[in-house]
Amino acid sequence: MASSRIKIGVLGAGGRMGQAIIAGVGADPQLVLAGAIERAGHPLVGRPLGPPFPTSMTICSNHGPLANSSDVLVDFTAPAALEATLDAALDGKAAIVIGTTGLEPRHHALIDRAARSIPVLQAANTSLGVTLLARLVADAARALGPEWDIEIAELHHRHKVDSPSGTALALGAAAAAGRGVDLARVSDRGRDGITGARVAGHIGFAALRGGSAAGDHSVLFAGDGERIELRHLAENRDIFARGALRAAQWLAHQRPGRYTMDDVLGLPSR
Ligand SMILES: NC(=O)C1=CN([C@@H]2O[C@H](COP(=O)(O)OP(=O)(O)OC[C@H]3O[C@@H](n4cnc5c(N)ncnc54)[C@H](OP(=O)(O)O)[C@@H]3O)[C@@H](O)[C@H]2O)C=CC1
Ligand SMILES: O=C(O)C1=N[C@H](C(=O)O)C[C@H](O)C1
Repeated sequence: MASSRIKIGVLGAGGRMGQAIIAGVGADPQLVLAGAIERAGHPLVGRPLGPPFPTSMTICSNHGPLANSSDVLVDFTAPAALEATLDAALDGKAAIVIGTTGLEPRHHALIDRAARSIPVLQAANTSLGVTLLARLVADAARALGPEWDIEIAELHHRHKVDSPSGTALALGAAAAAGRGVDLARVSDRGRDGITGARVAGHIGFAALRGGSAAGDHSVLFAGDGERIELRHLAENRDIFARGALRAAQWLAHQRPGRYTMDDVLGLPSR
């Protein structure tokens, strides 16, 4: 029934993920596109969204009307855009899925504040596979103990602007939680030069950039004489869009609060 379709508002309409989300909404009969925006002055503002949307549906640049007409906003943009987006979501009483990475503690504080009034789901990776991988990583880190060195490597396309990826950091946080330590105290990022021997208990990160890779992540547990590697390879962006839209459908029915992909999938808390 048309009235029960969930209205999705897309931010970053011209971006790689924005495009994947718009295509996902167009293909899902349970969803309807409330609108899609880009920042003011962007060359796509005023352009039609294209099939399957009516030609009258164009890319806009105002958060307010988008939030007012959406049940759920879906944000894959940049950290600098987050505060204005959250303000609009709060004013319009719209739920919001945040997939943007590169977030800093002040962004998480803004998310926590917004989640007191609206449903908010923030996930550095909305794929089913990475959601499950994080649990496997936490379990492995817990079972193996600190004698096993943990190194996280990721590969992304040449356009990615943040490093290490949000997913790598989330996997690091899962490993640290499994070990019962704080990632901020044990993280080694960007080794270069005479760094000295590896510090026991640290979690290392390495970021590769090149080509069109949608996003590969590998968590290495290196022990004496043996290694375990847990990996996730993204073949395309549809996996992220599918997960984000599944999250949006779920979030539309939730009370205000801050949620994760584990909540969407009904997985017990870690
Ligand atoms: N959670 C997940 O599963 C995934 C998360 N991501 C994350 O999503 C984000 C977007 O990725 P991707 O689509 O590849 O990136 P793109 O660069 O292709 O798209 C980003 C979009 O956001 C817009 N934007 C950038 N800065 C601002 C700003 N300050 N205000 C308003 N709009 C802005 C861009 O507009 P303009 O062209 O004008 O810059 C563009 O439309 C990244 O943080 C990425 O890491 C990506 C894939 C999966
Ligand atoms: O920028 C990307 O492309 C991706 N970003 C996310 C991240 O930083 O982890 C998720 C995915 O790996 C693709």
